[in-house]
Amino acid sequence: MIELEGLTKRFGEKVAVNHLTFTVRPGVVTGFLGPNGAGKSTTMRMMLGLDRPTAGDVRIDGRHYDQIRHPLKYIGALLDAKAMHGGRSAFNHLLCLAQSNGIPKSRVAEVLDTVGLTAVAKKKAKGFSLGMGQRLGIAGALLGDPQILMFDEPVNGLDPEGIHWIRNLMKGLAAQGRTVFVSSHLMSEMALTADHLVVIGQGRLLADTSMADFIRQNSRSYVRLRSPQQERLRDVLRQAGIPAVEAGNGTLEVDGARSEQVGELAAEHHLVLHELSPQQASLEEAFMQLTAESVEYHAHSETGPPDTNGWGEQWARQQRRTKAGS
Ligand SMILES: Nc1ncnc2c1ncn2[C@@H]1O[C@H](COP(=O)(O)OP(=O)(O)OP(=O)(O)O)[C@@H](O)[C@H]1O
Repeated sequence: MIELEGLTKRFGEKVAVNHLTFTVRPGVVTGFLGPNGAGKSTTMRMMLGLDRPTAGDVRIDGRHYDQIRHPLKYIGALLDAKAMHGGRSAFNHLLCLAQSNGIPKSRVAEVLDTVGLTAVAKKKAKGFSLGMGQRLGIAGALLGDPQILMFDEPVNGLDPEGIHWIRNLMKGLAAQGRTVFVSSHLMSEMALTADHLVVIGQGRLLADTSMADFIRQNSRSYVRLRSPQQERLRDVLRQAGIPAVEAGNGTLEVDGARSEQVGELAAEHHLVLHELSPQQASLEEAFMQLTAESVEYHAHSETGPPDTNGWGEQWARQQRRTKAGS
């Protein structure tokens, strides 16, 4: 278990982490989300004793990181996959870590096998691809067989097979009763991996809740419709007090009505429907909704934030809906 109590970090005038209090529990994967510059890495660095808090406290199973004698046996972390001695082989890199943490040499071959790097164990890490570097970093985190694992952007640079692998690895570690804390910008991936979410914005806690509740509380559900008689359908809905918004590609979106109600209205007026589907917003949309106020780095463009992982498109859709609703 990782417990944060009023954790705060200032860099000069900048408050990077602002009075964060939450607990990361064992047995589930906890996702750590926030826009760029929200304070995720700084928080993780304080958890590992790499940055000293300005105020507040963080405890690993009840103890401060620097009170733990062989920390790799308690908490394994992947923070920056490039932070390793590139001149050493993968095997020797892990062996050095093992020796300084009282971990038997036999464990090195085991974790190399777990991450699929046995064949390149004798190769120098500086020749590794980004994905291989990530795998080696993950091997380092697993080396001490710790009960607590922390991964900062673990799927960076991994191909689809690698992403699938790390997803199953994290779920498997949590299923063994371990504490798994992971940050990622890939919302679709996080939605598949995490059971619980901690969301921060500008250093402050915005949400600490289950994945399902987060999406329910921070997004809209609506009904999507397609009809060859779109204009007529729109009129019928309007007369029934149900505003429908054009959403492009010949679709209409309806808020505040159940699909049964919309379908029955269409039938009463003999209107043909090609689609009638209830929609729940994705984690990405819920995240955008919650963090819209606290995004620190906006692109200066007419069309919204940069289109990283499709966020720009999501943003544009939200703007259309907001305008239609106002
Ligand atoms: N050593 C430092 N000195 C000064 N400011 C810092 C330092 N480290 C981080 N910051 C600032 O603190 C804030 C939080 O940064 P941090 O890297 O923790 O955010 P993040 O959520 O991990 O961002 P990203 O998603 O972009 O990696 C940012 O405004 C950053 O510029």
